[in-house]
Amino acid sequence: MAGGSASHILRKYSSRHCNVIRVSSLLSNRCLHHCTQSKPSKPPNSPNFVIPSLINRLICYNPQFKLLNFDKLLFSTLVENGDSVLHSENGDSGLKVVAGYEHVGARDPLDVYRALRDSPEGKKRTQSDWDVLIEIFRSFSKSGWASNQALAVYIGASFFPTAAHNFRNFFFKKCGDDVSKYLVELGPGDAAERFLFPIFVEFCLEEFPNEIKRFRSMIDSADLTKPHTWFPFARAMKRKIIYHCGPTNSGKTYNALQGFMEAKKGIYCSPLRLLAMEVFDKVNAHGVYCSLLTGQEKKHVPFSNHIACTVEMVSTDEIYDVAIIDEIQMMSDRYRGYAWTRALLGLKADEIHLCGDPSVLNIVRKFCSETGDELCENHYERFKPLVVEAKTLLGDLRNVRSGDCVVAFSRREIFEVKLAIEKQTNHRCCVIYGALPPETRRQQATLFNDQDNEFDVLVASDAVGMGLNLNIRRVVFYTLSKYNGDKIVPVPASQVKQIAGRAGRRGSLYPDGLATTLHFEDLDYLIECLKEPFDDFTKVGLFPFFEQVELFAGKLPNVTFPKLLEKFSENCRLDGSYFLCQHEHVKKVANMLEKVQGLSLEDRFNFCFAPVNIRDPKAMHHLLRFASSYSQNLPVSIAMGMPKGSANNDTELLALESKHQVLSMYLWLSHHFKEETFPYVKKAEAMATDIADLLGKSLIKACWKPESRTQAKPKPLVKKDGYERPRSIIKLHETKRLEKSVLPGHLEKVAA
Ligand SMILES: Nc1ncnc2c1ncn2[C@@H]1O[C@H](COP(=O)(O)OP(=O)(O)OP(=O)(O)O)[C@@H](O)[C@H]1O
Ligand SMILES: [Mg+2]
Repeated sequence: MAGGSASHILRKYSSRHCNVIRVSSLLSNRCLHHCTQSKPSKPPNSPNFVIPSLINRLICYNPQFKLLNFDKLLFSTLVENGDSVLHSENGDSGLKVVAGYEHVGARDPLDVYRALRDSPEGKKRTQSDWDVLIEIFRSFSKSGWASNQALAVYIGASFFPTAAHNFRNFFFKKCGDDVSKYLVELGPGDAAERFLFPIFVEFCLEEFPNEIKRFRSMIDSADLTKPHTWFPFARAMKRKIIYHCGPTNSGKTYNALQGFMEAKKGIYCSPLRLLAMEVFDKVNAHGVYCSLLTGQEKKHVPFSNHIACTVEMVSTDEIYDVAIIDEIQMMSDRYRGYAWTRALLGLKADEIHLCGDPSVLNIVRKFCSETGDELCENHYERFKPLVVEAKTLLGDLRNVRSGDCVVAFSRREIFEVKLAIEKQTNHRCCVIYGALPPETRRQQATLFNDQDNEFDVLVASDAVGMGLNLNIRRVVFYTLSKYNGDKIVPVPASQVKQIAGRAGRRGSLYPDGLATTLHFEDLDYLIECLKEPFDDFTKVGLFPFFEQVELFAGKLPNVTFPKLLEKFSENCRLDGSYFLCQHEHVKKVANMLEKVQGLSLEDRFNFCFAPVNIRDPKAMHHLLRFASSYSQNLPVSIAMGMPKGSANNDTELLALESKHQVLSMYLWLSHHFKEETFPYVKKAEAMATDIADLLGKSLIKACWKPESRTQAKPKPLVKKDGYERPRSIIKLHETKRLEKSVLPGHLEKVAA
């Protein structure tokens, strides 16, 4: 009831300023706060009892207590809620204002503003009052809260300081005694900011109509709310969504693929090129013609109605009978999530199979209720529980066994581990990490899976976590912390589960999966991660289409592209279920390409999404060169020689990786721009294949110490007493409980 009364006032307030949603919510909080928090500052029996401030405000708003019903309603609510009210001495039931300038705080901000505006020059104030007022306005102009709230009335963050400065000048010029005294009484802080803010709003509405209008149209053009309405065709369809929900190795993708292969026309959307290639091979092997489409390669199979693609490449124009979106939980990925969101909302398919863990199930349910799509949930269990081997490797890589996959989280560590294992044992190691081309990863995977050779141990990064079906008996975590671009952090539980889930795949040589750590100290963390329930993500990623950026650019004509991206992320509006995907890498490329003249906005946008390692100066140099040639309408040359042979040391290996990435970028660009501008596609493909081959050969003989691509290496978190391992993410008592129950040699079954 109290809320209803307060919102009545708010409705009145907001009806004067339509769209002042956030301001009204702020006021709502404020009023509700007063309704529930305002208590007499002195006991009710005190003769100087101060009436709760909100009642004061209402009395001032309508002193006769006659005109507006809501005053009474709110008043009675306050009384019901236990707020006491004094009767006046002469016995009438009116309320009495007894304290200094409190009544000022209760006045309608519009009245206060008008009174200030229409008043002659303000009164002189004492030096001490001046000092307080200056401080109040200083803190107001720096207030993140006020700046943020001002967005609701279309005062942009960049204009806020100017508006606040003008407001201050206006106030100092016009302000009479009562308002300044009231402010001085409040002193610098939240209360003064909250009192000033609505007056500031009135001031801005009157003083800056053009700025507000301009900012408003800019904001409207950066509106990313209701993304499901961006796909009217998909909305017009009644789609059936089938969520294959379960942990790793539970048959989700397998089951979804059955429906896909039976369909007349189908699309499979993969998180990785490698997985798209695997499905492409598998489906064709089953006699269903299927083409392949990734950013870098198009393999058209004649007569095919099926396509396996990477999720970024999915077409929302084509109509399909069946679509699969694999690893749907990637919708919540902070960099790439937008691609999954777009596929889910935009795919024109009668039946869409989503495969993934349950972490986005709730949000998919919500989307389906919004879109009207039918949702059908299929829940799965792991074929066999994953077993944690509590003995660990006791810190000694000599305890590695055939079929082990040792997981490390940096290229450097991967090569260190490979070197150590090959030096200290008779095992030979294959390696898989993100910087390797998919072809080389696949070659390494085949080498490891094949039993007729000496390569029986795999050393891999988290790149092994998704998709590949490998003959892994046991996953051994070399460490459970990794560099996140800023500092060393514990590997998130969801990723630990995903990686550990690679052990013991159905149909592999080792259907019973094991997981453990190199060091005993890490074991608790592994167990905790595997026991952790799946996250429940409430937001998924979104990124604007080029058309949306273009519309926004129309509102900011003289702004560079990097600045435009910055402004867009500052000003875009999103619904509560979405976040804007991080795009630091896009901005970095945009900055570099700023000096290239003659690129259209669309060209710039597309160049910024090219797959480039922004930490590799050589790759960045090639991208700049490609963009420069393109902008001059010149045929873009590869301008890169073939290496003489396989690598003999880590520097040469890094150079091979780098060259392959540049070729991969060339191929990507050739598929995203006018083909005639990238005339050396065939040559680039041949070179890429040869380099992938050389990389494979190099890895087989690799037995050298790794080097870093860049000088700046992540610093491990070192304490005085040495390297600090990731701390438990579960409460301490839980850890202690586990310590008691998990003894070396004991096997604990944990479903991952
Ligand atoms: N019904 C089945 N008959 C035969 N093999 C199956 C069956 N179900 C799954 N498999 C095999 O089990 C392995 C794991 O299945 P699948 O890849 O579908 O698991 P998943 O749940 O998608 O795992 P992840 O989460 O790791 O992607 C695959 O090699 C798959 O071919
Ligand atoms: Mg799968």
